Amino acid sequence: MFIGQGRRTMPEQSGKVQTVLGLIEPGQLGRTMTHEHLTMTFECSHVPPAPGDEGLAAAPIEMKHLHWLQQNPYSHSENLLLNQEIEAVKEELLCYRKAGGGSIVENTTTGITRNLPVLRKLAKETGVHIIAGAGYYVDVTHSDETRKMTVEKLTDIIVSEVLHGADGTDIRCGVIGEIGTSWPITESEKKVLRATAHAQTQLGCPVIIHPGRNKAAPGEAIRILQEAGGNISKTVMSHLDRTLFDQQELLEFAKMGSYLEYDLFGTEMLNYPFNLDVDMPSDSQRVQALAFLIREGYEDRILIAHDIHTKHRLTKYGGHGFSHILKNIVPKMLSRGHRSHQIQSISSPDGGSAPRDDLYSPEF
Ligand SMILES: CCC(=O)NCCS(=O)(=O)O
Repeated sequence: MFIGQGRRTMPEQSGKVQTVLGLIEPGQLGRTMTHEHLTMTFECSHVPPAPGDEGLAAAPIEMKHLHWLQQNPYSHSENLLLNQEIEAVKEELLCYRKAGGGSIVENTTTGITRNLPVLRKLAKETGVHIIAGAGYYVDVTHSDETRKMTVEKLTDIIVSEVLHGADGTDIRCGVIGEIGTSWPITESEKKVLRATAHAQTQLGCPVIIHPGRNKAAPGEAIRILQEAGGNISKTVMSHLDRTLFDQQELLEFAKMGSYLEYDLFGTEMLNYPFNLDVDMPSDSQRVQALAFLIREGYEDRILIAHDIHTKHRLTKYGGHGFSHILKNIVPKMLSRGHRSHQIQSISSPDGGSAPRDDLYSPEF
């Protein structure tokens, strides 16, 4: 989360974390979820309900429908409107703090209804440090205006979102991402990736990538960033838990040097609606994947989060909420032989200098 020493950063930003309320020291972060959403819309990923399920897809969210909703979260239009749940999210953030959480990286970018004033209000009212994301989500959400922009124009906008504020506000983003890519990566997304790399060079800040839903997608996105001069050691590849399953392919990707993010903790569904060839892993399988990467020496390159982006994952709707990792996954990791120093070393995307004790404190 650190802003590095870039050509365009101001001296006071260098080495600091830029939250929606201003700059903080890295040591103030506390335990950090590096990939969450607090307010957003996800209509761009609506999946038509299966024949016969149209009634369920249009029904109000009720206890008796929760199992269907958990298995078909993208087929229920209202479920895609997390932006309607500000009060519920505020309650969740207060619980997250009680559970030992300190900070959240809010990955909502242009295209999925970023709302910086709401993020600032939530940070003020809950005491959770919130770091907002700059840049653009996937191609289907790009406006005609965005599509026509040059790489230079896109770069200027991303840089300005970090240096001066975004969406007509003075609220500054602190990371670039999540930058959306589809599979295959579209021309407009390639321009945004190149602009991301150029902006990162100017600012020295971390980048977070949403890969397309194909095993070749993470590597291809990293290659484009690399060719445009991006700093891969300060780049996070998200959603690996639905993208890379083969251990050898995972290791090949890990060698490219990005952070490796397992950020769908709490998602337990049979089918991955966007790619029916995928068997979605359980949380236990995610913990096993982390154990594999730790054995292979990548413990300081792993990040974990829940990527909450729909209503049904909030506790208000019977979901696991933002505290699931702290309350359930960390104890599970310990019970499966992960050492507390390894859990502590699941670090922030800071280029390796974060005080890790502050992320996962010694009592674990
Ligand atoms: C905006 C949230 C997001 O992109 N989450 C990832 C969903 S999925 O692509 O892994 O299905």
